[in-house]
Amino acid sequence: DVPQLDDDPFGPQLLEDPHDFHARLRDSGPVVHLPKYDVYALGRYAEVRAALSDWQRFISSAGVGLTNFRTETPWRPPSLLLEADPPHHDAPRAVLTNVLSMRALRRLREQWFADAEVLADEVLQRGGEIDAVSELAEVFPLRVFPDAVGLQKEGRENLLPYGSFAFNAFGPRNALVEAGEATIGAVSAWIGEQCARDRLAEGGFGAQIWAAADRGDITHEQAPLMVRSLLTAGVDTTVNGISAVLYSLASHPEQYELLREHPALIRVAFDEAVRFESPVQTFFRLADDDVPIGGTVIEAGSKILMFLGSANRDPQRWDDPDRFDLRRDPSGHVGFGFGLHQCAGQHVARLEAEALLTALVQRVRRIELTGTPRRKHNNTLRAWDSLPMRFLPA
Ligand code: HEM
Ligand SMILES: O=C(O)c1ccc(C2CC2)cc1
Repeated sequence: DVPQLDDDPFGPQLLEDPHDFHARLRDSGPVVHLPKYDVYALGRYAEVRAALSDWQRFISSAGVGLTNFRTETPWRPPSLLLEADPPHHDAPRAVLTNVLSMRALRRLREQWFADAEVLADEVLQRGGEIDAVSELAEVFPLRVFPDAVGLQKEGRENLLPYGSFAFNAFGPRNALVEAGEATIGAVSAWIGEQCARDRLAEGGFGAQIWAAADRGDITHEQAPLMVRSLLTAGVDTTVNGISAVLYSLASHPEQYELLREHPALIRVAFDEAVRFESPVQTFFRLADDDVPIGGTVIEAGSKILMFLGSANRDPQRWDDPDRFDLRRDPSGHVGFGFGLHQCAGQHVARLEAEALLTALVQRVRRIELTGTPRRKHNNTLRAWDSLPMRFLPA
């Protein structure tokens, strides 16, 4: 009685353009079986919100990728946040919420805004014709975030490959995962070394996590894994969030003009881009019991695949969902998740985007695509490999 679709959501066709599949998924029903991976797919906003909210029955501690930690070995020790359920999830979450809070980030605001202005000036001094991925979206997060964590300078080139592999590893062991397996050992070793207390600079997010262990808010064994969470989730996501908002603005010039006239819309612009592009496309849960959802019952032990990108364009929830529109209120989008595991770093992401967009709208009259953008396939991330763009000075 549950409809099925034979598509491979992690295959090259759908990673290149998932929108047609998302529409068929939403139209097929609230719950759809994907025999390719024997998982139950949720494409509609209502069911994705319901699954994200019901952490007791849709659990994360068996992994939020295809791998079921109850029967298979994870590629790395599980995250203490993303791949944990209450009560184990509680203390690490409380600590990260505090370290990454809007109040905690106020001390970084001035520096990040200044760094963004320097970068925007550099782009214009180069004549404004750039690849916005390699020369902007990948540059700004790597200029501000590793320093905010307190990382040493050497070896930071490991951060993006590590994140890409981790996001691929939430999917099936396909060609994307295999392509990273040869080098992930050394990259992983570097990441692990940076989580040690003596590697982390005073005052950074990393040192603050270790200080929380000194206070007894978490244990000293948990501290390095929590720093690892920042290194895994904190770079590739913002790189692709910034790519998403730059692509959205360049392909909708009237929206960029609106932004220049109303800079107060800058923070809305980023959340609308996160809704529109959904840099993080999917996550899994495990049904911890027979779970009633969407008029059917998913049997205990099944993996459920939530299509955040599809929910963020569900016409049942959004007017004209395929339109990038700064006049809409994007709040309620599930691009940062929802509920218990909602993104602990969303304020970091928003501050990075706000800093960069503020610098750009002050200096750049118009941004436009100058060539065909090229996607970078990843099992979880919606990413751009190249965005050839022109930034015309104001
Ligand atoms: C545009 C940028 C970002 C996007 C789209 C994004 C998306 C998400 C999503 C969808 C989740 C929910 C996962 C789930 O429900 O299983 C999440 C959780 C999380 N994110 Fe983000 N994220 C972003 C940036 C960041 C940054 C910059 C950091 C760290 C500084 C971060 C750290 C985390 C952590 C630690 C969790 C796990 C929270 C928990 O399980 O309690 N994220 N993020
Ligand atoms: O705790 C972690 O390692 C972790 C890894 C990836 C994410 C994605 C959702 C942004 C979040 C947390």
